[in-house]
Amino acid sequence: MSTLLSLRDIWVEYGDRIIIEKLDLDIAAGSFVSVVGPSGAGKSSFLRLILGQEAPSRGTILLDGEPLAPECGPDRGVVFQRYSVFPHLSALGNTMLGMECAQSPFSARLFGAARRAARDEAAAMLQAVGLGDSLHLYPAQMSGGMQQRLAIAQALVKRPRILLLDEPFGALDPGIRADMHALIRSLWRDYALTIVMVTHDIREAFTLGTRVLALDKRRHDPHAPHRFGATAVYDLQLRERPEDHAPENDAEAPLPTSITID
Ligand SMILES: Nc1ncnc2c1ncn2[C@@H]1O[C@H](COP(=O)(O)OP(=O)(O)OP(=O)(O)O)[C@@H](O)[C@H]1O
Repeated sequence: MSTLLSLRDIWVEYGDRIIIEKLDLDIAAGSFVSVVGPSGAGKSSFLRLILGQEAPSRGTILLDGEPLAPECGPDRGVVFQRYSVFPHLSALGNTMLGMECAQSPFSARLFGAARRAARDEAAAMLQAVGLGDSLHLYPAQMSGGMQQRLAIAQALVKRPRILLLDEPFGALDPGIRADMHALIRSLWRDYALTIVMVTHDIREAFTLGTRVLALDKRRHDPHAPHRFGATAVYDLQLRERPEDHAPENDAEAPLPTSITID
């Protein structure tokens, strides 16, 4: 598989606090990278770097071999743990908004044929995430799982190549989570996405990912906790292609019995 993203000697520093140090990795197109690590290790900072919301203090990020533009581009979509949908808009309105902002940045409104096309595309995307019967519901009328489906539709309707997920299922009940795993897996295949997902759930990381990346500090200074930053302490390639994937039923997915530290 070809390399989509390259991170070269990436550092994230806030003043004298080092959050990420010396991170070097390539992310292949079409891979599903699960990112795990202790709280505060810099997992969300890592996602913000890829999203272009934050620039590294040192190092280079390349997308398709070109330096990453320092802003959130349409090639990257993101879904957060807490519902990022607008309460005053219906499911259809929420999903259309991204297209309206992209195509009409000043007024965020489309008219005539462009509006009808955006509406049809938004409705098709809502159908794809299982909300085909809920186009006119408002977020307050939806369950948590439905709101996360809507957030995924919002992110995907802009046709990103990379989907960034920051604990997207963390607030959901286990049964709903399993449904969301099946959904994200099928969207990943159908839309040929590259996914980078932060999760605290190790089973979820191994069930969904083709690769599991653990961010943590290699060195600790007890007198100066921010003297050293986190880097990739494990980088496990689990499978090459989506078709080699773990069983659809999460409970059947095997967890590794041991991990070797390089
Ligand atoms: N803008 C900022 N200025 C200063 N420090 C920051 C800033 N953003 C993040 N940090 C610090 O960077 C560290 C890493 O934060 P980050 O949110 O990336 O960790 P995380 O691994 O995602 O944590 P969690 O699992 O708890 O969500 C934290 O110590 C946080 O306080």
